[in-house]
Amino acid sequence: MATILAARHGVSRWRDYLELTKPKVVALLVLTAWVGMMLASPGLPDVAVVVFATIGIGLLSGAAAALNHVVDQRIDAQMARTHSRPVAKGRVSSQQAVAFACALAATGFVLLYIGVNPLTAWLTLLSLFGYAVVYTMFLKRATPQNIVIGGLAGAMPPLLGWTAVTGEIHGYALLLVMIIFAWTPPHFWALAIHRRDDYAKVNMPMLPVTHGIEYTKSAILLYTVLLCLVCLLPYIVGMTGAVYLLGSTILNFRFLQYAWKLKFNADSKTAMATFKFSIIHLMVLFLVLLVDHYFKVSPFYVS
Ligand code: HEM
Ligand SMILES: CC(C)=CCC/C(C)=C/CC/C(C)=C/COP(=O)(O)OP(=O)(O)O
Repeated sequence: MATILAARHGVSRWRDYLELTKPKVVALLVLTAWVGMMLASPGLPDVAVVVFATIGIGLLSGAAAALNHVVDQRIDAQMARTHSRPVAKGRVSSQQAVAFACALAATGFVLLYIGVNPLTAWLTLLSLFGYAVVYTMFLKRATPQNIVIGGLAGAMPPLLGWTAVTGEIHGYALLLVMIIFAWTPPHFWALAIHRRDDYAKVNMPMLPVTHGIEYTKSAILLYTVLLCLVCLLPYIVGMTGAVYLLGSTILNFRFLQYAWKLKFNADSKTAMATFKFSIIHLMVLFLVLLVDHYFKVSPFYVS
């Protein structure tokens, strides 16, 4: 009996540590880094670099997420969406979570530094700092523009993927960063509208709390228009081809439809539906970038 209980306890602890890393968010971050790696090379990049970069970027992102759980434990404990998180509930102590984050970060940094290159290692560490310290400790509590500025950390992975393969910062990679940068405000504000009361309760200056729901809906619509324009840039500069133009246009049109409905014809489910669609949008957009890239280098492509 004691052995069964101990085994169950082990499984639940393992799950708690996994939850600390925000695995679904990290999965999408790593996908965008992967696309950066693939687009940076005409053929397939070196497999060892891809493996080390994937693990390293994943570990440092997971470490950043775990630190966010420690810093935010008090507000997490008071919000309906986050009250049962491992640190907020006390299932994992702050010390354990910080030790876990440090172990992940150190392993990730060494893997990137030795197995990939120092530039990627330092840029990824800078992203961790941007999210766990600049965004979580300061911006989040200071200004409703928190996610506009803090979003830069989460937008970095395609650049990290690019530098992993080439060792250089390239303008094309910065265009991919700009796409995620413009995508983040509609992504987060849609959720923040749905969870407005939660954020108000813990005094977080999120846009729907400080400026109201209508203002936030207008901001979402405007940022979605900006996102559509930014998404055209890779095609305009010749980085991508027709497959990307078609795919991104369909996705952006759909995103605009959600943002328009949210502003002018919303029901109680529209904000959450917009948030969920934002995740599908970014995931499919980056897969389309990949398909476009391999189509362009395939023998079927006629320029
Ligand atoms: C500062 C920038 C960002 C903010 C403030 C933000 C905020 C959030 C919040 C509050 C959630 C809900 C989490 C939950 O319910 O536990 C969420 C979910 C999510 N975010 Fe973001 N996000 C940001 C950037 C990103 C980026 C850059 C990506 C990926 C490239 C991303 C991907 C996701 C995914 C996949 C989910 C769903 C997670 C799940 O279902 O468990 N986010 N985001
Ligand atoms: C190394 C690297 C690329 C770092 C980026 C790390 C990272 C995990 C970015 C994701 C952004 C995110 C989930 C923000 C939500 O934080 P929140 O505190 O506003 O949301 P919460 O209330 O759900 O915790």
